[in-house]
Parts: sequence; C-alpha cells; structure tokens
Amino acid sequence: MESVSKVYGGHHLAVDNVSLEIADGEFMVLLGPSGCGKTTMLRMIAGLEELTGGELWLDRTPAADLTPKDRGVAFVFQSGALYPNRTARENIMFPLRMAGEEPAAASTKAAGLAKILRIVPTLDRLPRTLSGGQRQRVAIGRAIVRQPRIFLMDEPLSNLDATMRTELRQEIGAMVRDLKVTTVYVTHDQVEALTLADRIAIMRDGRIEDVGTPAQIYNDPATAFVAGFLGTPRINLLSATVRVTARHRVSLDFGAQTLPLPPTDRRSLILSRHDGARVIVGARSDAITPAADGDDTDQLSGTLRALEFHGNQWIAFIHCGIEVLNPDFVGPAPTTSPSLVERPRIRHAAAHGSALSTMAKSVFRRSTTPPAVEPDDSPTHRRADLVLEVAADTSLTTGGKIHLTVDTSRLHIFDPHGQRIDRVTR
Ligand SMILES: Nc1ncnc2c1ncn2[C@@H]1O[C@H](COP(=O)(O)OP(=O)(O)OP(=O)(O)O)[C@@H](O)[C@H]1O
Repeated sequence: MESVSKVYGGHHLAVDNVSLEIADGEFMVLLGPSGCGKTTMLRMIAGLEELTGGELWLDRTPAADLTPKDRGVAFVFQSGALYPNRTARENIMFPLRMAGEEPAAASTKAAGLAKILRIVPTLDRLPRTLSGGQRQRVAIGRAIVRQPRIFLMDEPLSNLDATMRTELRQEIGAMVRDLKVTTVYVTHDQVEALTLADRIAIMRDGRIEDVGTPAQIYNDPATAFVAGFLGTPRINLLSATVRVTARHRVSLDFGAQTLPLPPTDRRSLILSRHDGARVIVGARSDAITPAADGDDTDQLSGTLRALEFHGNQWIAFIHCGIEVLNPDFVGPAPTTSPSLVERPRIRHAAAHGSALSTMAKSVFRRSTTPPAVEPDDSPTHRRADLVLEVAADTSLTTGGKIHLTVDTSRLHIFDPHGQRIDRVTR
C-alpha cells in the first residue's frame, strides 16, 4: 500500500496516508484499538472498499481497480458464514467444486485441511450441529482451500471462548506457516498479535504508528502509545524534566524524586543538549524492582498502596508522587479532516527495511512546543501509582515504605508528543 487513504462519506478519514509493504508469505497483523481503521485496510486489500487516495499493489501490479475475484484473496470474518444445508466437508470443498475440480480431488484436499484444523470427526455434519469453534475452523478451511494469494482474517477468534481461542490461534499459526500464504490478520488482542505475527503494524486514528517484529515492537516501541498498547500490566509512563548537571551528567527529574542516568546510557548525549526539556519516561512493570534488603543503590522510593495477587506473582501499586500519563492520550490528536498532504510519509518496508528514522529526527524540533500540561486529575495526567511485578513469595506488606531499583537501560524515553527521543531501528 502506498500513501493509501480512505474517506467515508466525504468527511470521515478512516485510513490516513498509509504506506505498508508486506512480503510474500509474511504473516502481518494489523493491531489497534476499535475504530483505528484496521478493517477498512483489510477491505481495501480485498477489493470490498475503494481507495480514496494512494495505490495498492499486488506483486508489482497496481491492483486498486481489480475486482475482489481477480485479486486471489480469501477472507474470514468474525463469524464465518457457512452454507447451512451443506456438510462441513461440502462447505470446505465448495470453492474447489466451483472452480471445476473433480469431487475426489476436492474431497482429499478438504480432508487434508480438516486434519490440520482438527475437525475430521465433524466433516459429515451440518453447520448447525457444530460448535462456534468448529464452525470457524470450517470457515477457515473453506477460505484457504484454494490456496489464495492473500489470506485476510478479521478478528476470526473474537467470538470464541478463551480456551478455544488459544487452541485455534495455534492452529491458524501452524497452518498459515505450513501453506506459506501471505496473511493479513486484524485484531485488537495484543496476545494474538504477539504470538501469531511475523510483523505487527500498530494503528491509531487511521495511521500506522509502528511496524516491526513482535520483539521489536515490544522491546523497542517507536511511540508511547505503542509502548502502552502492548504488555500487561501496561507500561508506566512518567512525566519528567531533563536536568543536566556538571560534566554533562543527565538526570530525570520526576518532581518528587530524581533518577540519574548512567553516563554510559546511550540517550545521555541527546538529552544532555536539552536541559529543562519535558520528556515521558516509559518503564515496564518488570523494569523496576523492589530493592533488596541492605541494597543502598535504590533509585526511587514510595509507599506500597496495594498488592494484587495474580497467582504466579503479585502486582504492586506504589505511590511515588510522580505524574503518570495514560498512553491512550499521549500523542497527536485524532485527525478530523481529510488533510492528507502535510503529514510526513513514513514508508514501512517489508521485513528488515528502514522505517522510522524520520520520526526520530523531528523529535526535539517538535518538542519546542510541548502540549499544554493538563490538570492532575485529567485522564491524560494524573498522580497515580507506579505498577510493578513482585515475586509470589514477597514479604512486602501494604502501607509500608518501599525502595526501588530501576534498570535504566530498559527505560524508553519519549518526547512530549510520545515519539522516541532516540533512534528506533527496524
Ligand atoms: N461504511 C462506513 N461508513 C462510514 N464510516 C465508516 C464505515 N466503515 C467504517 N467507518 C468508520 O471508519 C473508522 C474505521 O473503522 P474500521 O472498521 O476500519 O475500524 P477498526 O479498527 O476495524 O475497528 P473495530 O476493531 O471496532 O472493528 C471508524 O471510525 C468507523 O466508524
């Protein structure tokens, strides 16, 4: 997709100047909150929705004017509709029979897929006698049986219960990899994205905020929003001011407390030129740990307000007097008009291409006009707890003082617009 946009009804910008290259055989997951444009992207690839602007290529051929049939795509929706009067086997065979394939050969292919999808015992049953999960497996079998060029799936697991979701997720992953079909899979479930994808494109307000492998997106997120979208508990986003002391030592001033960065920290050089700048510091819940007894290297402290039991661990809520931000509200405001031209174009190349350096370059230029700081009790900024993970056998008790050690190498530092201050490599 090259600079693709979609405007519904002349004014509703659903997809905003998106460029994305998906490699042959790649499993690409489009991930993002409700309404961010994932389904619209999928429908444009399928040919079910016209592009308002930009170009769509399949292989090296412009495809925006091709009919859905000529694109060689197969589609599976949230609940795949089946022919009610045909058995599971006949449903799966149907596309092959329509294409003129012999019944015996079609039946063999259906049986092969049924094995992969673990629905062999159901092959001779009608859809109404199948469970939701079995019906969805049949729908997937029917979609993939003709070996489409592109396999498109729109939240195919969302109507299933948790156990069934996990099972079918694994089977979809195995099947798609076996068949090596290029796949675009839409979900708002981070676990599905992390477990299934070769690469994830994270969308927000019709744009792609980040594209990369699950590990890249999780460990090295391009924006605060992306950092907040992946991971449970959600990342802590702390509001800080950069302080540069003698010999260019950099500290992050959280107001109530200060955290020095080691001189070896690769962000120190960039930050040392920006004394007084506002930044957002992202710390995942396992990047901050309670300091061991007698450890005098603790870097932050607070009051343990609550402990939540999660079986294999506790989640601790610690009051540190630090301003905490909500990742959903960090970053550019949603676009309300189809003004597509001034936005910088970021091309998300297939597999290992470069992608986000344009974002990183503009950081401090843009941070000269930080967004207005909102009152402490707004949904964006609030004095709230640091959330961190604590081992199951902890002796911590609520109400007590707690000292914390921070792995500064695992902190992500963003400008006030939520863009990373250091270069993100893809
Ligand atoms: N046919 C349509 N006419 C007008 N607006 C539409 C139409 N289809 C989608 N939209 C709007 O476009 C935006 C993107 O919708 P889309 O369905 O692509 O989002 P999504 O990320 O798939 O959301 P969800 O996860 O809730 O399915 C939404 O604001 C939606 O209301």
